[in-house]
Amino acid sequence: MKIGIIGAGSIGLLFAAYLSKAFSVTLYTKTSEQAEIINQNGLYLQDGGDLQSRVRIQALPFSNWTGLEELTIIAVKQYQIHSIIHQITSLEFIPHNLLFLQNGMSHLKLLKNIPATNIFVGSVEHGASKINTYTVSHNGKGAINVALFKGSNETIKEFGELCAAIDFPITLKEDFYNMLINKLIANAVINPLTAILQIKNGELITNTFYFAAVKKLFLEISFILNLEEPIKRFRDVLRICKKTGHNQSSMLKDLEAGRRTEIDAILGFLIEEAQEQRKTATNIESYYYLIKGKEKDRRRVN
Ligand SMILES: NC(=O)C1=CN([C@@H]2O[C@H](COP(=O)(O)OP(=O)(O)OC[C@H]3O[C@@H](n4cnc5c(N)ncnc54)[C@H](OP(=O)(O)O)[C@@H]3O)[C@@H](O)[C@H]2O)C=CC1
Ligand SMILES: CC(C)(CO)C(=O)C(=O)O
Repeated sequence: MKIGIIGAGSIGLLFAAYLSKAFSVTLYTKTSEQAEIINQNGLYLQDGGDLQSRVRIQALPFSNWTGLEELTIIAVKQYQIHSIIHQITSLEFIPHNLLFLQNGMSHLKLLKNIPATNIFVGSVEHGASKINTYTVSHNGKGAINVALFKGSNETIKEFGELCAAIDFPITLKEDFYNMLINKLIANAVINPLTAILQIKNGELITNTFYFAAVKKLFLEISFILNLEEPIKRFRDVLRICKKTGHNQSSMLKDLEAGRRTEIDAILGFLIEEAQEQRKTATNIESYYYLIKGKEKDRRRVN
């Protein structure tokens, strides 16, 4: 099976490194220079410790993507999807299978009008960091869940079976909304708190005072989303936090690199939900503004 991956950041490099064990992978980078560097050096995967492996994959600039692979995985940030959609709508052929891996929920409305036979969404619970253009560190193993958004499931089932064989398990979920909400809750708790406190994910649990803030924020999210089984959902958040304990959240990494964060897709989504239900969201709004403020600060410095 031919797989295309768009975006050579942390998740794109991680997926490319693992999937190349079973598939013919083409990684689509933002620039030709990035593609050239990856083609020259190969792709290095660090396991978070001392082990490092190297694979060879094909890299091409995104402008060369024609949508002909059986499955294309979109691994750009939520706010970078527009440029991908623009390219999809100008392709000569309708792509067969597209899998979107973004955190947050606000990209769902964008996916409705994309011309593609089948569209899937995924939630990634692994922790990964791009070290340089051709090296990625796998900082925490977790689940990858995928669900159908539009069309039919056959290709993704076949893909999932092949992924199981290379120890990169993908779980097919029935209900995309539920799946993404679960991940949104984890990101809404973990990402802003770790980014503001500048700590790794695991410290949210080990420090009792940070943990008190985790509980307060979760309770507010639970109230806004009218969560059923809140204790089970809270345990899911703690599980992800522990599994990625040594990871810096993507929001912390974004702030440190002076990049835009995905706060609008995460807490922004919850603020809109609260407004629609005329509920107050004091913690969520405060953390939203703090991250926006930090974004403004860091981007000025960089
Ligand atoms: N990192 C992690 O541990 C986790 C991340 N996620 C989610 O996965 C998604 C991807 O995150 P992550 O990999 O960390 O983000 P990164 O910013 O590391 O990677 C995104 C990459 O896509 C590139 N890109 C942007 N636009 C285009 C384009 N038009 N064509 C080709 N490439 C493009 C970016 O280039 P440039 O930087 O030059 O703009 C960047 O290299 C996010 O939604 C994130 O929330 C989920 C779980 C864990
Ligand atoms: C799973 C987790 C919390 C890993 O850090 C993540 O999704 C992120 O950082 O965005």
